[in-house]
Amino acid sequence: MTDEMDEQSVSAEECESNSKEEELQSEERINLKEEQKQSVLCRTWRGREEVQFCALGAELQSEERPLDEMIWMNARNKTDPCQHSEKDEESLMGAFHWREDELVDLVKYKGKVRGALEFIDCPALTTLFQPSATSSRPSRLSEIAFRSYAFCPRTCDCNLDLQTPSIYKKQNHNVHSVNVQNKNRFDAVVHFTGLKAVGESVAKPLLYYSNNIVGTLNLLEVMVAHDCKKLVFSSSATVYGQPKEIPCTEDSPLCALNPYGRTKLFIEEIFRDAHRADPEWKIMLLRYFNPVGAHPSGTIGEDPRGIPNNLMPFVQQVAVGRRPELTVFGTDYKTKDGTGICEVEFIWELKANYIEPQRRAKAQRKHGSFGFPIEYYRTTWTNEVRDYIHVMDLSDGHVAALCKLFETNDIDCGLCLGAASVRPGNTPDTPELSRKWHDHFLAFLIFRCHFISRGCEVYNLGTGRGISVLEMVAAFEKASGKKIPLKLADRRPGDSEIVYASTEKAERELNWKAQYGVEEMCRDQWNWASKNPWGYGLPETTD
Ligand SMILES: O=c1ccn([C@@H]2O[C@H](COP(=O)(O)OP(=O)(O)O[C@H]3O[C@H](CO)[C@H](O)[C@H](O)[C@H]3O)[C@@H](O)[C@H]2O)c(=O)[nH]1
Repeated sequence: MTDEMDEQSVSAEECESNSKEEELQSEERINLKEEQKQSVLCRTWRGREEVQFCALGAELQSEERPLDEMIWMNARNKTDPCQHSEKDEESLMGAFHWREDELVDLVKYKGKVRGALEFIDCPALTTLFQPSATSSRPSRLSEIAFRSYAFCPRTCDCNLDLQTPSIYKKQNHNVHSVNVQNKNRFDAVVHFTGLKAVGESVAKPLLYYSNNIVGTLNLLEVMVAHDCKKLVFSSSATVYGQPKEIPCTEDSPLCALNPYGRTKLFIEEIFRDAHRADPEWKIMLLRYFNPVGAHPSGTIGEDPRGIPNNLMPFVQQVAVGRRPELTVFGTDYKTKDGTGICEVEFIWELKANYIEPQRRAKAQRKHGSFGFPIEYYRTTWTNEVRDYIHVMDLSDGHVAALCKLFETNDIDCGLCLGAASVRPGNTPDTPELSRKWHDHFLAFLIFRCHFISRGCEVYNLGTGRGISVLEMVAAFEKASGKKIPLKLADRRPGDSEIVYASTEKAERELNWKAQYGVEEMCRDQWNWASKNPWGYGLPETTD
């Protein structure tokens, strides 16, 4: 009787467990359907296959920033991650959390945003996630001030800390504790991160080597562990050092003049070696020239901490009255009163008198309005020359590089399948394929392999036009209607004299070309500055 009862109860239990199992299975089926549905939603990214990016931001200068905050996954202006509900988390599919409800649909692009998004990476991300093909057109996202979104670690299932030295490490917070769930695996990483102040790098080289290089190695380690081998990296024109010939082509000799530049140079070499050892790596090294401007909405722009190192943030702070004057480095001429302080008109006057007008006109006819050969600058009165590029053009450059990365991948995949299915012996199920076909595919394979073996590519992202500091200041004065008082000074240690890009390779291979000129750069810079004179901060919290 007991046995019988036991039997009955067992079978009841069995029944229950069977029905539970069925329930679970059907739940799984539903989940699977949901997943499938979601994956259909996620199918397109600018007409491409489902892609997940991990964007690591941002380029920083370390000044007045506690070291433990400098972990690259740090979220600036982060608000309390617990403020949103579990339900929100689900609906975000563990991707990233934007405070504004209307932005959640962006998640269907399955973008993974990590870290402190800043000047370059933030516009780049708006470009990446913008459904429209024209990045410069303001979208709903562009209306949202950078400070208004929150990065929420709880919605993310990977917690990367790329800082290695144990003194900087928090407990349970190192590269070996990285947990990236497969269901949310990344297809590519856009690596914007790093410390970037030239002067600071001269003073604190070890910090720069540790942060930029060791951090990158850690990132590569994590990527390998999760079988993600596609990367877009923010390199810099600084790797050209003091170029002997301009414009700089991607094949120009490399020679960085300061520790910051050397970190970029070494990282490039590390990537090249990684690719040589494992051709599965597909890497785009983007050598930025001088990014300026702001998002055209005026809501996202550059807001350095402390005294700006770069030209245009300094100029904009002078324009809004936060700094009394701009120090122009790399000048050795005298001012009227001998104080070294003058105004742009005066400099233009001097310049106009100095430069023989006919010669200028001839050079302009020959080389375009801004692109002069290096000799021209050397033999005429001028100051340091750079290739300033609008940050939105730079963003487009990243999109172009990502597109290229995935194009290359498509070819790679198609290739392996094609080759495997025709190789005799490997494919007994396809004996009907003739020898001729085999040869054909093999030839195809060799050709394509040759093509894809160039999996670590470098591209200049510049405009191809050299502009002097004073020309830039004059353009900003015109755009803003503000006077920028100047103080003339000697060259900064580590500064190059003249650097501008050859953009032929990017135009040819990435199908990318900068669209904006100096006027638009200054217009957008001023739009951002006038709307946000204190950047993302407040007068009392900003110095
Ligand atoms: O207060 C300032 C700041 C800058 N400059 C001058 O303005 C030009 C541009 O200087 P930035 O500091 O804005 O830019 P750099 O060319 O020194 O460096 C920038 O461009 C490099 C590539 O050329 C790297 O990408 C680097 O990361 C990035 O900061 C230089 O001639 C510099 O001497 C001034 O005259 N006064």
